[in-house]
Amino acid sequence: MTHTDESVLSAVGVSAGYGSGSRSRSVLHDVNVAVPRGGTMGIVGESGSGKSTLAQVLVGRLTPTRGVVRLDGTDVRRLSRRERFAARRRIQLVPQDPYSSLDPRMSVERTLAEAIDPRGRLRAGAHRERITELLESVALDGSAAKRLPHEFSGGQRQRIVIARALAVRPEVIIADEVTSSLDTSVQAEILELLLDLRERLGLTYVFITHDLAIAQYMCTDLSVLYLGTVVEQGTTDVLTRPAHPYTELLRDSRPDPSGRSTPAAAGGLATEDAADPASPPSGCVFHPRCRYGPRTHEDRTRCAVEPPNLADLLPSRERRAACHYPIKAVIQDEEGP
Ligand SMILES: Nc1ncnc2c1ncn2[C@@H]1O[C@H](COP(=O)(O)OP(=O)(O)OP(=O)(O)O)[C@@H](O)[C@H]1O
Repeated sequence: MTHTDESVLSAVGVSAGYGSGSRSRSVLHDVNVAVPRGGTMGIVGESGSGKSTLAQVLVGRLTPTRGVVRLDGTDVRRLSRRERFAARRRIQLVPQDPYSSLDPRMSVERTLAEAIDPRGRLRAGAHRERITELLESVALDGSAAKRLPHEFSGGQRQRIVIARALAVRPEVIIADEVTSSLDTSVQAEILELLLDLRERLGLTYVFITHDLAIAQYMCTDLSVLYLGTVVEQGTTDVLTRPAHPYTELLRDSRPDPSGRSTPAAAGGLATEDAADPASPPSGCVFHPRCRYGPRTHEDRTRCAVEPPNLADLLPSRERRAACHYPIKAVIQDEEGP
């Protein structure tokens, strides 16, 4: 996962934010994420940690203030305008809200025709076959083509949004909280559809979610984001055996079966506890909420002063954590008795 030459898409040392001059807000700080071809890179973290901002950077809608986005190893800034246009089509975003992302006045047929042929070069009706194929690929029947978005349920609308993303035959789909506005049973259907499409079309996904159970089910790899900083990265094993105290906190704060969030051992997971990514704490961004650093280690000031690098923890298993004192169990397991 960390080898950029195997990655279809990567962010290398990316910082990004909003606004300009004195009003600028820096949200992402030196983010490194490499999306493995054919895999699913999950981006998890609390609300406001910068997940959607990272999606905007990866899809090319937000320009990093530092660092680069690479597509097949090439810095996208080095592409010509024409190449950049082609590159954009290779990466498609499926946003969270299927209600607001479809034009209410446009039939499904027109929505898909515009995606297939944005410059309207081909005659009307030329895309009929492709539209039927796209609707079939998301398990909607051909009669959907003439209808307007309001005639569909939330799950069906999300299928239309997915079909629109597929219209340009992308290689990478960035799915940003795609099921969070849907009922649980409909969520499961959409997740199955995405998994099926990944297999059938050989897609690569970036899958953004705050739901760890969904992340574990969907993803091959994970990056844990906290206040705009990647604090841990690896396979989905990250969630079962966290090395970073924040990942552990996330794991321990999973909702119970009734859907309520259980209070975490340290600090809770209430979003109001979290600081602003635009003004993160000094040193390790997580140190004010960390259950280990201040209590366990003599050298308490280190966590408050020195920012930890996202360093390889287990080279053979490609686990990285940005922590001066990563949870030892992970390292000991790897080293054996
Ligand atoms: N268009 C914008 N202009 C200014 N600030 C923004 C904009 N979009 C997001 N932000 C800010 O950037 C920070 C990160 O937001 P972002 O939406 O990327 O986080 P997130 O992890 O996706 O959160 P959520 O799960 O709630 O969507 C927040 O402080 C947010 O207020």
